[in-house]
Amino acid sequence: MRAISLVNQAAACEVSHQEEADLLLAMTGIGKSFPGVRALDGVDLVVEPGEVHCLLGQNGAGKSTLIKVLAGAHQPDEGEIRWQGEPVRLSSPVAALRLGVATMYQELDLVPGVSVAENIFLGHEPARFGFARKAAARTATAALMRRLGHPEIHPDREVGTLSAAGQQLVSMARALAHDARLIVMDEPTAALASDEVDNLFRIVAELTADGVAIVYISHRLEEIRRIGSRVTVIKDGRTVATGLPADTPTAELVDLMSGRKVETVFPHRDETTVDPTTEVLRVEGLSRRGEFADVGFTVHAGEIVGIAGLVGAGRSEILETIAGARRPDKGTVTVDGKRLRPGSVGAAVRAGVGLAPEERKSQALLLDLPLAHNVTLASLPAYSTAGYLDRAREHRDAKATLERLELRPADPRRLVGTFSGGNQQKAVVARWLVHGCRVLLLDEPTRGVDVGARAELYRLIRELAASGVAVVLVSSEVPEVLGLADRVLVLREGHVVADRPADDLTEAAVLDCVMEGHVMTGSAHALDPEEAI
Ligand SMILES: Nc1ncnc2c1ncn2[C@@H]1O[C@H](COP(=O)(O)OP(=O)(O)OP(=O)(O)O)[C@@H](O)[C@H]1O
Repeated sequence: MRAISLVNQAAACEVSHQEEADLLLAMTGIGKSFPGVRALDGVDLVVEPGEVHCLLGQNGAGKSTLIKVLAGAHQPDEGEIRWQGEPVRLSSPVAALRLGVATMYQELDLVPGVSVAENIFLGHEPARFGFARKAAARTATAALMRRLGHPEIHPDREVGTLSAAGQQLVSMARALAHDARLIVMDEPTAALASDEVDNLFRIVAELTADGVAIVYISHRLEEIRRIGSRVTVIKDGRTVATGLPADTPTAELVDLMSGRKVETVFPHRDETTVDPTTEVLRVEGLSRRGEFADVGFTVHAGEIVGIAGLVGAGRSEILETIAGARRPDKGTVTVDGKRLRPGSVGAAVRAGVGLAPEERKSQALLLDLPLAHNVTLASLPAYSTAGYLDRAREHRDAKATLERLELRPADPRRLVGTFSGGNQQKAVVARWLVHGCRVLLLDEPTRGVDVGARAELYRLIRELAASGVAVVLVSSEVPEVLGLADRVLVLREGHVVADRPADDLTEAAVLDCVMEGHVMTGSAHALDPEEAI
């Protein structure tokens, strides 16, 4: 393994010709600008065969832009790319794929409306694999799905009907079908349940054993520790450290990414913030056929209730029903003693219910509008006097919250669609932090958010609760639920199978309960806050 080199970009690139030939990929001094933004400002990345090379960086650091250059989707303004020692130009995604670089994007780039097999072989010549006909592509697809541990995914199935995990497998099958030597994975586990993550990591281990290299982007450090070989840290479009071991302490990584220290990840749970005499939200007997049944719980002022469970267990559907976006078959939602009209978003909003949804692009953000409008969208009446919007105040309030969340650049006039994925997520959450809700429903609020900003987001959520708001948090990350919530509900196949104080649960107990329905408690959850990001 190459010696660790920190910061010294020039030195990092001084590799001898022999070493260069051993490398799979060497990107040197890559620069890329968009109107008004220098997204990459001299990035270096060196990848060896058979390694899992992790890319770390704050939201907006340039990771996605870099991999789009590598995937042939963006042309760099400057810099050099060498593949097995030879200079190459990745002029298009097809050119990159032909060379052996396959990319699995955050927002998967499959073609909806066509079959799994067509997506895998679309636009590429099946004859390359010795198959001339569709039937052969189907047979090859079935074999790939068996190799990926999912023989039930039929080659003829319309790709849009698959779950996020299923679509990701198709994307992976496409990489394998083209004999990729390097597979780029951009936050591949963001939409996966824990058993699906295990399957992904099994496949990664098999691929790397065959000499395939993986460039892996994730904000979940525990994953990087589990499968990573080396780490490159990018900050403001530059490589600040490369060749770090995957077990580099969290504090050191956060320091490199953000230039500041993060002492504790989760704010201390101060029990005095929960007011047991003030019940804000009461959910009783809430049911929707095929989604969830007889769900009941209460949330007091100042309390954070976490909901854990597998993807598909009905968590998001429950939040949407509380927010009036879905009509329950049975059951009631009561806020501050007033029963809400079922299936009415207006009634829920008037009662002070805010929902920060999971799907930021389709459900939450207006991508063609400026950031400030998106952030203050739910609070427009508060910024209007006699029909006029007080833009100065709107900008000021939006900017203050965005700066706390380290949303970059914190320019309220920029269109939301031009921000990085993690920064868009922060904008969704910022909207509800600015709004001033009575009940805040957060669905996967930290998906794609970088480690440093997560700690700040947790503090903001805790502060909000301390001001008397009732918070419900849905998260696939059990450490997050245990670290932030006061009480935890575990949902399994649409039923609440446990409702316990977070301090009584361990991560293993929650996972066991999620998978098997067994309720186990532990004396105190023995989470190492260092690892629990
Ligand atoms: N098409 C575009 N037009 C304008 N600006 C862009 C475009 N794509 C990216 N940017 C900007 O380039 C910078 C780098 O963004 P990028 O998406 O590469 O960040 P990232 O490190 O992948 O972040 P995240 O962790 O949030 O996914 C950001 O400031 C972003 O707003």
